[in-house]
Amino acid sequence: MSVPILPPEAGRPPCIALLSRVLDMRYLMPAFQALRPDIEWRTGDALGKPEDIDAAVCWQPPHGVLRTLPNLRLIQSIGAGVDHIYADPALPRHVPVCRVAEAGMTAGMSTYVAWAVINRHRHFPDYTRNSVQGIWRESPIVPPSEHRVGIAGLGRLGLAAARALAALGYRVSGWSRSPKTDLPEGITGYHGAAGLPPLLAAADTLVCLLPLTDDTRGFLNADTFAQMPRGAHVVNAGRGEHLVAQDLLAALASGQLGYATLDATPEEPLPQGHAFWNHPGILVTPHIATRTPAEAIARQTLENLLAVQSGKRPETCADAARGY
Ligand SMILES: O=CC(=O)O
Repeated sequence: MSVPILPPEAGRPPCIALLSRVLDMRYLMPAFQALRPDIEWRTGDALGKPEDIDAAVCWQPPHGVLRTLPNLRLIQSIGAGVDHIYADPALPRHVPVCRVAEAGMTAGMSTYVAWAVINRHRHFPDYTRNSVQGIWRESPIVPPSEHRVGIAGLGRLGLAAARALAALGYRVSGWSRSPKTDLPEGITGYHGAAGLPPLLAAADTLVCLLPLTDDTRGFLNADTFAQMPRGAHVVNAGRGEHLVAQDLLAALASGQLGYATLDATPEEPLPQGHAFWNHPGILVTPHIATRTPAEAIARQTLENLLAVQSGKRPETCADAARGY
């Protein structure tokens, strides 16, 4: 049962704008109302008086709107990523931008990544094809301890996926922009430009869980693939813009890569007729690796708003200079 977070008598009800170019965000309203029944709403097409709005809850917000809200104290993403907010060239830079961090969402991503790694490593795409055709044929079994997984991005999601794979017996390495001092035992850490070649050279599967920034856009490109073992597998559970589509197709055609599992694609939904559909070396999932429960979005938004209104910086705030 949800416990109201701010009793109505705690002051003026918060006024929240729901902003998205691609989603009908009104699905969040019951979760907010369960916590704060007197909440006031605005939507992109009915903003009312801009000065009333305290917080904006966003998924790909329309560009330029956030800057028109003079009393905005919080910009809250409904997911782990904040790139879709920093993409607004008119973003009011003084307003904190927060992500959602939630155990269920993190676990969801770990299960997706573990499935993707196991699926290819244990040849399930072949078994699926064979099963349709009634073919009883065994593929070689390589123990997980001989399959090397490299995880690019050791934020909350990357680290949890690394732990899950290590628990299954895989040989896991991770790569981050700056050194990580708190890596669990059994996970090898690399960082910075110098750390990337050794990570790639030892990645039978490379998992991209990087935040999308100007530095990471196009990270999955021909040069990256060329540094991986021949026939390797790439899993993109980051953003479509991490991947250079033509480079992936060329690497699969040459055999440099053996397989790709893509939960994020350059265009979403991926259009009919796109070269990724029906490709024997590509498995596309429709950006479902994980989801954030509405209750967590509502609770964290209200908690974060309360925090910033009392002069505190929520732990889930992104760093505007880094862009994540
Ligand atoms: O893509 C999903 C997210 O950012 O949580």
